[in-house]
Amino acid sequence: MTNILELNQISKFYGKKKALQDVTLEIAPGRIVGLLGSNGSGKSTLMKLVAGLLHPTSGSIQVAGIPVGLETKSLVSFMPDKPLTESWMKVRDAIAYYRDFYADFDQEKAREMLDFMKLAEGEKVKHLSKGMNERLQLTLALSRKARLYLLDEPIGGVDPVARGKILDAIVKFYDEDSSLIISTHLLNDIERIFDEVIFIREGQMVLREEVETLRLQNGKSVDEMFKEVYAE
Ligand SMILES: Nc1ncnc2c1ncn2[C@@H]1O[C@H](COP(=O)(O)OP(=O)(O)OP(=O)(O)O)[C@@H](O)[C@H]1O
Repeated sequence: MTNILELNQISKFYGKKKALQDVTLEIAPGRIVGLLGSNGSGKSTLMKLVAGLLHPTSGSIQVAGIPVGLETKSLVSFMPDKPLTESWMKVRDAIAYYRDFYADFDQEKAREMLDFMKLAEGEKVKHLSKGMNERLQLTLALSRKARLYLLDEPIGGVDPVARGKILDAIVKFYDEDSSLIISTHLLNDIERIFDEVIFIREGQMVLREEVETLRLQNGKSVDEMFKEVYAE
């Protein structure tokens, strides 16, 4: 089966500043992948490259066998770490905006997710708390019928109870023919949903492993492994 994502020797420099160096990896369909790393390690850069919002300095990226470009934009749904919605919008306007913009947007699924997330359509986006806003952004991103979902820090602003709710929503609403990459450095709740994890440090991939293997072979949780790899 074609991989959902392939990165070949990807490097990205911003001017002289190195953000990623020689990253090679492939992701099969039906996987939930944790992209883990401390602040500034290159997680957002990697996502933006895959989403086609940035160009690599060297190397190549393919989504479902197609080089990243116009054609792959309809295969990739990206939830950036900063909201894409406008502050004048109500939740229902944000849904309409996505429906008009993306032919693959599933409004029924969005409604079901809003309900699950306890988000009212009449709420103004600018009045939403950070955590409620994350629920909205996640609803927008997961309601597209994409092959690859990229969620950049989807649980950064929420309390532990809400975090559980958001993680349940991710697992409930994600389609198993696709794959999902979630970047985070907050591990304690989220590792239960990962099939595999990728650790990046200073722009390089330092570990990639199945979560089951980490647990069975190393007898460690992802959180413990993270603390080891990133100990200063
Ligand atoms: N537009 C830019 N111009 C210059 N340097 C940048 C730019 N964007 C990111 N960087 C640098 O590239 C490196 C990787 O940044 P990136 O945002 O990808 O990291 P991150 O792992 O997503 O961090 P965080 O967890 O803090 O969001 C950092 O050193 C950052 O300062």
